[in-house]
Amino acid sequence: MEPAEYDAILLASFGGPEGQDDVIPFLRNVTRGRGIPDERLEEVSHHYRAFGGISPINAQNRALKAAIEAELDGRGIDLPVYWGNRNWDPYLPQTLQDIYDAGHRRVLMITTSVYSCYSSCRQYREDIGLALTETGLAGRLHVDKVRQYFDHPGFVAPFVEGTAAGLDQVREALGAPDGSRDSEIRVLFSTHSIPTRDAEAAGRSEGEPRHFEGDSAYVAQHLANARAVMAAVTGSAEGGVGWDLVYQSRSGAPHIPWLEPDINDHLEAIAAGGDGAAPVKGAVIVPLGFVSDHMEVVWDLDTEAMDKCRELGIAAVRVPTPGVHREFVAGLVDLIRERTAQGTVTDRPHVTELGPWYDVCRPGCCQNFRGAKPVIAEEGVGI
Ligand SMILES: CC1=C(CCC(=O)O)c2cc3nc(cc4[nH]c(cc5[nH]c(cc1n2)c(C)c5CCC(=O)O)c(CCC(=O)O)c4C)C(CCC(=O)O)=C3C
Ligand SMILES: [Fe+2]
Repeated sequence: MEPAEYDAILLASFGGPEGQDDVIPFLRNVTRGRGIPDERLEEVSHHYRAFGGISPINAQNRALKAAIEAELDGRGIDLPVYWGNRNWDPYLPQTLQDIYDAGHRRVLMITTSVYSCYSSCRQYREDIGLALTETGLAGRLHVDKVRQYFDHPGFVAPFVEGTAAGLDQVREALGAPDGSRDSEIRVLFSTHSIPTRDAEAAGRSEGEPRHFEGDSAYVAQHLANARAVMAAVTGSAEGGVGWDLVYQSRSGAPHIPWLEPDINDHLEAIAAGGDGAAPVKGAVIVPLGFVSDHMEVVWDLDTEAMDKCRELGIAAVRVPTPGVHREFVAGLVDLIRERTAQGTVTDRPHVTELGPWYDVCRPGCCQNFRGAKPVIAEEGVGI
């Protein structure tokens, strides 16, 4: 897309509860429109309850917003940054109203989700579409978004650094700092499971029969990134240390297929060995699907998967997420610079052959079959 003038940046995220009383209302927001009873929500609330009802995600987004502001300031770029969430205060409609009331008219959105799928791409674009309609700002406030940035070097570099350090730690724990037990170590790249039907619709364009590895752009993007990380860490994507892409945080009805293998099932399988493979004694868990240490990371990985590793006698390390890593924050500002008319960044860096991903989604991208909603940043139908 041609560079344009923007007068505000919107950091858009998931949102999370900030106390026990927020937990059920938050879960109602996340699952709205699907008629899930409160008793069922109470069942999925236990990980929030265990953390005092407080998700770490909001504090992380406040820190990320401050870091982006400092980076913009340091580069002499005069653009205000606003923050809004899909599922908790500050809600996107209020943030858009605040942006408009401050006199801004053209907004560039960055989301805290980097791959292509309904939850990470289209749902954000629909929620902006709905917010613009609900506030009466449609046609008065224009919102674009930066490309899905899964393979931007600023997102990948922190994982390379963390995976290299994690591998050293696990080698040390196995008493083999020289790599002599590498055949017993596995790197597990973990991301959010999604329904296979959503996975197949991810990143596709209507009428475009493009084949993606694993039948899904979501899967293909993760595999490509995992290979890039392994190549940077070990010098070869298929070298001495084995790796797998695994999935976590599945929910939904059991009869609906979601992406597999689940990380905990997979840990059991590799601990047992077989098929000529040595039983795995060390694991480096890389949260490749996530930008910060929110609940899916601190509960599903640091609590559940780590417990599973202990039970199986696997020495494991969980690699940090990008968070406010210097290169990540600089990368986000580079992504802004790709799109602004005042821009100085003219290349569009990407570490996989799938990228750079589209600035404007193609028609029907990341559909989830729940009916048409107003949507932004899509060819032909944007509002
Ligand atoms: C792909 C993906 C990401 C990664 C991209 C991104 O980062 O956006 C992600 C992130 C997150 N998911 C989060 C929380 C939840 N996700 C849920 C439910 C779901 N996620 C899904 C997918 C994803 N989710 C799906 C297909 C569902 C089921 C259908 C539905 O309900 O849409 C539910 C409902 C209860 C349950 O079903 O478990 C909750 C509470 C939080 C906040 C964490 C915190 O509070 O710190 C974050 C960052
Ligand atoms: Fe989720």
